[in-house]
Amino acid sequence: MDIPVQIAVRLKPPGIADSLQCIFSNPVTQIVITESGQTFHVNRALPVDCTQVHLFNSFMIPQINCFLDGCDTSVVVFGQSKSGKTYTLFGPGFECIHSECDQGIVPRFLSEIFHKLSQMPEREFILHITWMQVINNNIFDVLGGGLVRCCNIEEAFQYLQLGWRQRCHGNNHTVFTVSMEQKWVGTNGVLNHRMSTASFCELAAYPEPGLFALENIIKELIAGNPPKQINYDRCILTAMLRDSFGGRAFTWVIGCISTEPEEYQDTLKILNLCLCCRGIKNFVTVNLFADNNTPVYSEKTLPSDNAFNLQFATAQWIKLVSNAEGLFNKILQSKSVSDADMSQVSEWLFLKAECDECLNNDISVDNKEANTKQGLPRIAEDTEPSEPSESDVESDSEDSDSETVFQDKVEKMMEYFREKNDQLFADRCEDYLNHIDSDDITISETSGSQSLPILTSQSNSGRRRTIQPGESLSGAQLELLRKVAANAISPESQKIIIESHKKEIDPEPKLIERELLKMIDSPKTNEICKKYKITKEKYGQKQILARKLSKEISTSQSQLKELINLCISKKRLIDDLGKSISNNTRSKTYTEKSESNLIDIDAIKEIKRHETNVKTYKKQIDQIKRQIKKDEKRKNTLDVELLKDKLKLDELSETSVEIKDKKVHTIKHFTNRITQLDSILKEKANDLANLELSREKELMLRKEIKNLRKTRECLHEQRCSLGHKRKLYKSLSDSEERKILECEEAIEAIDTAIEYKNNLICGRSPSASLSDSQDNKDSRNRGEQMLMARLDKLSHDEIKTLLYRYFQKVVDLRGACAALEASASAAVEEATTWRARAAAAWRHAQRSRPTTNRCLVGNMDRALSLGLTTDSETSDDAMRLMDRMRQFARCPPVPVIPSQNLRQLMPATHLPAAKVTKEKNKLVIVQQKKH
Ligand SMILES: Nc1ncnc2c1ncn2[C@@H]1O[C@H](COP(=O)(O)OP(=O)(O)OP(=O)(O)O)[C@@H](O)[C@H]1O
Repeated sequence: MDIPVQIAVRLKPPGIADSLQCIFSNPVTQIVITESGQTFHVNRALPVDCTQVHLFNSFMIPQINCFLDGCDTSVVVFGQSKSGKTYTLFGPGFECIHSECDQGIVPRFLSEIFHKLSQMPEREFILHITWMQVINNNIFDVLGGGLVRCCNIEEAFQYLQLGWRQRCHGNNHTVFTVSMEQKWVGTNGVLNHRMSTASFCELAAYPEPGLFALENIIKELIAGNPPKQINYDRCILTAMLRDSFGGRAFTWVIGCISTEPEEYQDTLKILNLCLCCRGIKNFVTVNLFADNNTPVYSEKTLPSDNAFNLQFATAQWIKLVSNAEGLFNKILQSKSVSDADMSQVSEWLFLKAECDECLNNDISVDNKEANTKQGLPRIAEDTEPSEPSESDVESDSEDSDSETVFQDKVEKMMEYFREKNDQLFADRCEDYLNHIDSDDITISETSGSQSLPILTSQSNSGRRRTIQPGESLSGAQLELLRKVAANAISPESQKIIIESHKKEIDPEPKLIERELLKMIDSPKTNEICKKYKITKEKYGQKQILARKLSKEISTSQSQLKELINLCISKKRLIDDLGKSISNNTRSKTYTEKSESNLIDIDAIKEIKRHETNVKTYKKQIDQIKRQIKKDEKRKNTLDVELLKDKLKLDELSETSVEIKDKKVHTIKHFTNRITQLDSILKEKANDLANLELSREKELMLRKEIKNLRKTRECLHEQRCSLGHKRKLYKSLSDSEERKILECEEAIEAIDTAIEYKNNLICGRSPSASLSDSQDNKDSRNRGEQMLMARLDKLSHDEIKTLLYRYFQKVVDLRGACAALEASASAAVEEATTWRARAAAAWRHAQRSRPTTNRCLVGNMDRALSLGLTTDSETSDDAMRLMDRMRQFARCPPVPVIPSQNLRQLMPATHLPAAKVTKEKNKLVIVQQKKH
């Protein structure tokens, strides 16, 4: 199946956070974008913060499945120095300090493979790893043991740790391979036997011959050259990557790139190289062994009726296939179909040839003796040099002289190797033959259930996708290995091996057993038994020896493999050297020719002049480019500065607005404060003015009080003189009596006025009792409320007049009261005299009529009260007394004016004269005109 090489790009996170990036990736659209706007479409555009897990999961899972199915896979990492190539493949390291999350593709791949295999117990597998580094076109084995077998993940990690410590640092290529042979019987009873190789390659960061060679191969592949015509053996790296580019592997190329603007040009180069790989198509296929698909057991035996049908169908099928083959051959010759169809047709023909070959081999094997049935003949790949390529032929003819020296050296080394190898084999075989006379060692070969069939025979035919049992290397290494292996084992050693095999298969134990059986029948049974025991012991010992020997053989085989590896590398080195020498000679001949063909010196001069011009132009272009780069950088920095300035400006404008707002706010605050203070000032001024005014008022009030006191004193003097007069003369005239009352009332009014004014001076409310408070208002009855309302409406003069009238009225009332009091006291006196008289009359009556009026004794008081008397004179007096009493009782009490009402009256300095008279129950106040 044609599968194009897949491309992934991973950006290394910038060293400093938020630093400038010259390249970006979009994982959604799978596009990588450069700072200049150039876009690159890839299969995976991994983000800058891509984790190791994400990287692995994004494309390695299909690779793992492919690998388990028996296909080759490959991961090739390109990138600048320190761009994360090693980190991507292996991680930061395998020490305890590193987290599992940071593990790269290789350790994850191994873990996943072992995990999956643990879930497939039916599969037998052998897994090997290799870790090679290519330094200056030389192979350095990092693990030191070539192919290293790993049975579990623990072992694999131990080798990873070892390799991590032993690897070389510097500008070199690293190739890590995992090869696995698997064998399992499917549910249909068919054997599956597969071989797959996963290679992980980290390419050198800086340009070097290997990298150039790889670039050239990539270019050739893109140009459409078929892989068969491309010389992969031009250097070790390209030979190792034969399957990755234009080969059989399912390949992912990862471009590890830096985002630093300083490395922009290198980044572009890497990106372009990765994109070139996108055009390469690999032919991915399952690597099968010859015994693959052979039925191990049949699920159900076919019914005998179908046997004929099956035979017929097979015959028909063979006819059809051969017809198709003829047709396809014609099509191939005519070249009338597209390239893709052509490759499909050739693929079909190839498979057909493979099937024919298998069938022929099977038939020939069936015809042969059992001792030759050690395994299927080894099948070589069609790229083997049995059919040397054009390039090889050319090179052979061209550089025969220079190569002979190296060829001789190689021959010598090969000879030396052969000798050593033969000696080793001869020694081993001698040992073996000495110890084992004719024992069967087939048991030891099949005893290990884990071990798979071992490489035993040479290749003799060309076939590409089928591998022989025991083959554990893949690609170019395998081919070279086979090539050398074919020459490495000398005919002598092969003879020895065949002879030893013949002996191994010789059924010696069966003869002994037959002899023993014969002996059992004879009478010498004891002897026979002894002999049998001894023979059996011998047999056991020999078996042990045989096992030992087989082990030794396998170790010597691995040694042989190593030696072959060594030979391969040496041969390659020699080839390379030869090629380089031939190139040199070729270039030399070219210059000679050119010299001989010199046409015109002027033309050459002209060309040289043009060349120098071109060089200067190039220099100028470079200078301009550099200038442009510098300008761009400057522009970028200026842009950044501009942006910063803009941000600053924005900030400043924001702050200025804030400051303005603050200022407006403070101004408002101050104006408020000022107005507040102004109002306070005004209040204070008012207060001051009021204070001055109040002082004036106070002075006035004090004066008034002073005057009032004077008036009061006068009045008091008047009252006192009149009182004195009354004492002297026992009575006064009516006017004088009234004068006394007026004085008293005026004094009382003046006292109230003085108290009122004093309260005003002291700042107290003039009088709580006088104020028209709410309580007072509430307590007043409706009549009073109406009166107060009317009083409020009166003018000052009217009030004055009214007050004066009331004053006169009060004086009148007091006068009337005084008169009443006097008459009352007179009446009381009169009553006491009457009582005395009544008592005297009672005593007199008692004395004259003591018996007749006894019934009245107990009721004296009642008789008195009723005015009843026995004496005519006293009874008259009693009657008069009773009348007087009734009169008093009928008289209404004298109205009492509350003093507080009187206090309300304002003192009148110039009181108008008024006359108060009493008419029945009414007081009549008449104002008199002033004189
Ligand atoms: N994606 C990444 N995330 C975190 N660290 C990384 C990443 N890529 C690289 N590094 C770190 O950067 C450093 C350099 O990486 P690394 O050694 O893998 O680069 P390299 O390309 O292999 O370098 P060289 O070409 O010199 O071998 C290492 O310390 C590695 O841990």
